[in-house]
Amino acid sequence: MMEKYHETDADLKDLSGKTIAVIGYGSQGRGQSLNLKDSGLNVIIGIRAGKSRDLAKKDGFATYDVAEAAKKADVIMILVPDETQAAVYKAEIMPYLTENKCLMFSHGFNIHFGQIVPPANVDVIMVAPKGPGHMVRRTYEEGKGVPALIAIEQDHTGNAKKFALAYAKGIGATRAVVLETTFREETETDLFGEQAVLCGGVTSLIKAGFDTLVDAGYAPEMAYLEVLHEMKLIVDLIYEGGFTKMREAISNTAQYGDITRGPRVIGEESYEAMREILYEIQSGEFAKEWILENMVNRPVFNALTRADEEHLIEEVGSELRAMMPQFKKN
Ligand SMILES: NC(=O)C1=CN([C@@H]2O[C@H](COP(=O)(O)OP(=O)(O)OC[C@H]3O[C@@H](n4cnc5c(N)ncnc54)[C@H](OP(=O)(O)O)[C@@H]3O)[C@@H](O)[C@H]2O)C=CC1
Ligand SMILES: CC[C@](O)(C(C)=O)C(=O)O
Repeated sequence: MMEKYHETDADLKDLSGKTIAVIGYGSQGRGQSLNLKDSGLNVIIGIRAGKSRDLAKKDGFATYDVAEAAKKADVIMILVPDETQAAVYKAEIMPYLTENKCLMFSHGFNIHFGQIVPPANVDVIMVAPKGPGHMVRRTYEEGKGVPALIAIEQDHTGNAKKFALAYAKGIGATRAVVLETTFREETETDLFGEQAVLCGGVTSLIKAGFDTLVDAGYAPEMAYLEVLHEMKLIVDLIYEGGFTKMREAISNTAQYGDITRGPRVIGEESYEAMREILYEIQSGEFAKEWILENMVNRPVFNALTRADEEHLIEEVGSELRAMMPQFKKN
């Protein structure tokens, strides 16, 4: 069984008196920084000039160029996008990564696939929230937390685990649960989840359902409400209480269709596709493809993103959401 940690296993004092530089102020950077600050820790932001820096300033943080922040800090959490981390690290962090500093990540991609190779005389740690940055912030404000993974790649000071747990507590994760894993396990499972199930799997399932109904002559609005809008309501029930709670809430007719027809949609062919996707991750093939894609300005990323933005489901969805008060922006 995995090691699991909760509030009483972590002590914020292990990071008090230390300067934590959060590098990047996007989804995770903003969520984590605000939580750490509200937990009483000393946070500065390393960020290039632009929208993110303006927002960090507006949120009350001291902001610096990345190199200056890295120089000032005892703990450096890298939260720029995975594909830019290696360049930012080499030019602006590595020169200031002196003995006993602590280098942190929220995803293991660059360490596991060898794009960043830190010196041996620093700690290298991961604290990876299992949820988007705005939820890291929102749940913290509600007095709860998003679960997180911790992993220790290098423990030069002998205190790496205490730092990881204190950081996890600072962002609110110990209010939920913190699991200890490795950089490899986090990287491979995270990539698999987002490709095959959470992001790639779900959007492909929704598109397939929508296209099937529309191609058969049903109104796109009907198809949208059926396969996308209701998706969240069903997933919320599964999230709260597993398949059992969801099945208690739906009709017997729906449950019979679920258990007899669902497995026909995700049959042996889909399991085979999932095994292939996992192998591409484990073998480094996906990492290589993504690194090279970025070197040539993302032609595939841009073309496929544009095609999905132009899909009918997006047009119908924005029209219907605009009519529903729960989607109105404040
Ligand atoms: N998104 C998520 O919820 C999750 C992300 N993670 C991990 O967290 C890390 C950060 O991802 P995410 O929060 O999505 O990133 P975002 O894309 O949301 O934010 C990136 C931030 O980095 C800044 N930035 C980009 N390039 C540079 C640069 N060259 N120098 C300085 N700052 C730069 C951006 O600023 P600007 O506005 O100037 O572009 C922005 O503030 C990744 O390792 C990711 O895998 C882990 C779990 C979930
Ligand atoms: C599911 C996507 C994710 O892995 C996440 C929010 O945890 C990501 O990297 O953004």
